[in-house]
Amino acid sequence: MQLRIFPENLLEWVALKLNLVPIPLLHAQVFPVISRAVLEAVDAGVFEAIAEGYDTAELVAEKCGLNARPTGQLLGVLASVKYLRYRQGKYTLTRLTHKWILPGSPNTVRDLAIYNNRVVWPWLEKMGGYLRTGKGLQYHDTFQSEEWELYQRAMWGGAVAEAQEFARKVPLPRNATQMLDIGGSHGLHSVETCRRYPHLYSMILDLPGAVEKAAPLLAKQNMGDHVVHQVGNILNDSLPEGTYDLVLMSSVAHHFTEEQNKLVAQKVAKALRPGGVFIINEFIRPDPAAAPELVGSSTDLFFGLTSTSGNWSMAEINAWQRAVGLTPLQPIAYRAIPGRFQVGARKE
Ligand SMILES: C[S@@+](CC[C@H](N)C(=O)[O-])C[C@H]1O[C@@H](n2cnc3c(N)ncnc32)[C@H](O)[C@@H]1O
Repeated sequence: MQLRIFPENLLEWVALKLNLVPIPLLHAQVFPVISRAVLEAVDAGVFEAIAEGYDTAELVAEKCGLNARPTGQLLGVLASVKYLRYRQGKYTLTRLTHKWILPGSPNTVRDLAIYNNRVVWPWLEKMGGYLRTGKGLQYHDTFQSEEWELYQRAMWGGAVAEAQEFARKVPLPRNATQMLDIGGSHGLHSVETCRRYPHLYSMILDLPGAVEKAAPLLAKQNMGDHVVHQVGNILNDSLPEGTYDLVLMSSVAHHFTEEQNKLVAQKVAKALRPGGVFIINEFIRPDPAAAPELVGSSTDLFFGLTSTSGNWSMAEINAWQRAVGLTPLQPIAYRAIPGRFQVGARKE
């Protein structure tokens, strides 16, 4: 995926072609303001207010406990990036906002935006330090109860976009009954896979702070004993041998060092049944020699900042899998999420 500046007329097209448009000024001044405006608007409940009919800056401000003048400025930014439509003094929501922001929508990323506003934004100020020292934050070691709660709800918001596609495409062995979901948090990948394969049972292994806050999210899915949580730490715990048909590790490898990922691969290879599959579900670090890729490269830097590690290449992941005797499978891309793949390997 590319992020492009799009000309709206011939003059702008020519200006862009002739390199007369100060694009770095857009990145340095305009983009950060847009990002923060969206996050603050979500966090303050601006979109819900407009959905309920509070359709002027004054009414939104009153409903959300904001000041009217800056609220008008905020709504102007949101209209400029098509989260809102402005007509005859009133604002309405666009299709984009209905689908991706409003809390009732099955696709909402609202909780991810709230987490990014309250927890992640201050981390970005530490980017310079990360670049100088190579040391990122290890937030799993420092989170308090409220941060765990926001984090787990946010992970749900991130996973809704892919969980059904994951379940549709995952190369599950025939007659599979046992799945392990390492760092599975809310369990959405397990939920969608078990819904698709009714004979499948999944255990989500996650850290104590995660399980405490993710359990109520999972309970709402009414999966009974088909999807359950188990408190643990994959780096310290041993796994039962020859037990699982599918082991998933989704968005966890980017938190771990190479050594830790190799250790996990060893444990998983022993825990799989013959014919079982190990899927590392991840954003892949783009090859700098290939076409630039926005999602893979920005998440690589972000995960580096937040966990010291970052994204891995397909070749690196396959090497961990091969080293423990697994046979890599053809990677599976997501239709809706560029740069993200199921990198699978089978135990023969
Ligand atoms: C970014 S979230 C991914 C959640 C989910 N798998 C998904 O793809 O949406 C990473 C999860 O891994 C868990 N985690 C991190 N380190 C872990 C460890 N050592 N053992 C088990 N879980 C871990 C975190 O608590 C968190 O729930």
